Amino acid sequence: MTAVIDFQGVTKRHGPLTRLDALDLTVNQGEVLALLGHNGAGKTTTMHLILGLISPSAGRVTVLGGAPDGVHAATLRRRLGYLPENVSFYDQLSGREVLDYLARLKRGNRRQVDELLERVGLGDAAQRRVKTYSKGMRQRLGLAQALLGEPQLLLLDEPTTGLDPAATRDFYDTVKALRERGCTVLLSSHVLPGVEPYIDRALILGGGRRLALGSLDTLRHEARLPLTIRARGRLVGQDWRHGWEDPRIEARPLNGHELTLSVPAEAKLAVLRRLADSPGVEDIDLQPPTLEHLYTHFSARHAAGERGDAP
Ligand SMILES: Nc1ncnc2c1ncn2[C@@H]1O[C@H](COP(=O)(O)OP(=O)(O)OP(=O)(O)O)[C@@H](O)[C@H]1O
Repeated sequence: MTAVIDFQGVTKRHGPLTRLDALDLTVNQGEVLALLGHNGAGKTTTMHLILGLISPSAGRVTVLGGAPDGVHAATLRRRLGYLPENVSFYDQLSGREVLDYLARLKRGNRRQVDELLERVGLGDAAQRRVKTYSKGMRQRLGLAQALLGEPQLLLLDEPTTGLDPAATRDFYDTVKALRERGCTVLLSSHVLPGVEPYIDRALILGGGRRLALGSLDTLRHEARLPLTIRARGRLVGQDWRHGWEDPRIEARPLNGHELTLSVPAEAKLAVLRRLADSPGVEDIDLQPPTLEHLYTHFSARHAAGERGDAP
């Protein structure tokens, strides 16, 4: 596998403040990595280091085989696409004029402009001034400019902020198509619902430090969070709160028709057996911890450690 991004012990300090602390990270070609963290966690700092806008105080950053702040920076930047967190454009220009202008600056192919506007769903609005665009349309234009020149690496900072659920889904579908072409994508986000099917791994940052890194399965394994089991049916007549072998199991019956259980992974089969053997149970749903649960878990553990009240 080819490493597109490689961080070896990367630290970025600013006076007394450590914005990023000894980060090790390798991202391979065609991978989609979600960069997650609270405000100030170090997500934008990581992206700025990849773009070569800032240099590390210690450690080594390699992007597409070179140092992004070194002599190859200009060539390298043409192979990167970047959607900043607060993207803004010349409001008096139309979407097409904005993109045409940026294509010239990036020395990209201007014939790409119309195709990109179509790809992000702005074909019909291409002639309208940007000042008449909604937040979602501006974000799409931002994505189109990041895609100028067929970049091999895309950095998308909070790309779905302000987008409605349909626009968010469209956006992620575009990311999926790019990934299928072999493009590597890094997207930072606070907004997690909906992102899971589109990412290969997540990096959770806290206070500039790496709190967790891995696929959803790896993070679930590491966090060992309970899973949720839901049963539906005619559930009256049994004391569901008690009688479980494992004391960690929490059962919450609701109006005689629904039962929600919080179950440690090791007790899953025993719970499923009891439910399946209960005549009133008509349906069972199994929900492993979501990325949002995992994010909350790792961030809370970090916050507790910082306060000194970690278990
Ligand atoms: N130009 C700068 N000068 C000094 N400190 C900075 C600068 N930019 C960011 N920081 C600090 O570095 C730390 C990491 O910030 P960063 O912007 O990377 O976080 P983030 O995870 O992107 O947060 P957000 O979600 O708020 O965008 C924060 O403590 C922030 O205050």
